[in-house]
Amino acid sequence: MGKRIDVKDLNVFYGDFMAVEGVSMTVEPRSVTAFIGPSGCGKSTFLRTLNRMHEVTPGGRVEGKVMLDDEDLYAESVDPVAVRRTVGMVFQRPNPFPTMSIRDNVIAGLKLNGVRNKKVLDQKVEESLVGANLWNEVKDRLNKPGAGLSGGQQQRLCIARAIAVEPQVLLMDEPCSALDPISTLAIEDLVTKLKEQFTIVIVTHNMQQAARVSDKTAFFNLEATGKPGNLIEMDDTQQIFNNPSKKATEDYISGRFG
Ligand SMILES: Nc1ncnc2c1ncn2[C@@H]1O[C@H](COP(=O)(O)OP(=O)(O)OP(=O)(O)O)[C@@H](O)[C@H]1O
Repeated sequence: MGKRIDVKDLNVFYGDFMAVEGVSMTVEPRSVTAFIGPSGCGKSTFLRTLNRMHEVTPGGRVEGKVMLDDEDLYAESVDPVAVRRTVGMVFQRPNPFPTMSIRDNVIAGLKLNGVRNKKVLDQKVEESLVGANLWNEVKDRLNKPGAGLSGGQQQRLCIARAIAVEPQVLLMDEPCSALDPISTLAIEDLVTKLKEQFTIVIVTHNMQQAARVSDKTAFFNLEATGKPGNLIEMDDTQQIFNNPSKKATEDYISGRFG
């Protein structure tokens, strides 16, 4: 599991507005890549092009190529719904289905795909919750509502829900921004564990987090408001934080702007 992502010359638009310009990058299978950069440089917009969520926004479109191993995600024959199953997503705010039990939250995607066998579903519930480091905390209350969990637990429930459908890639858009420091560390530990199986891309405003969890870091920037965001550089995380090759990267990570 865990596929390679290859992006070539990607431009991303909202109607006539080009939000991101000319991004090319490779994300290695079973690695963690962090996207960093000042607000509005297009990190989230670009992230959402990697599972065709961007086009859900009216006027949202792309030019260029996104390859998942050998598959062109934007080829005419490709079903965007299938892409979103292969490339899962975890959002900023934990968003469990509020009226559903913990168990039903985890298997919501599987049920949608027509899986009905109770034994298979039970097994998947346990496996996914173990995978999301939540099993021990919830195994005695699987039939209670997901909304009754703490914020950090809810986010891990959303991760369990995302991995239950066996994606290849997990996109995480600031998954810790609504969490306390302890829950944040729990998610970071989990990310490190999940990369054994999945290719992970994480948008974060937290430099320490990028430094702690990612193998590679991509720094995005924009020249001025109204201009498109660009990928300035992408390298080993150690390199980006200790010896970046571009001055803009150094200025950003040392807190001189953004
Ligand atoms: N739905 C939308 N319609 C039109 N423009 C949008 C939309 N969403 C975002 N934008 C614009 O696209 C650009 C990139 O926004 P995006 O949210 O991707 O940046 P970001 O780097 O993720 O920012 P932040 O760190 O603040 O979340 C911004 O100029 C933003 O105003």
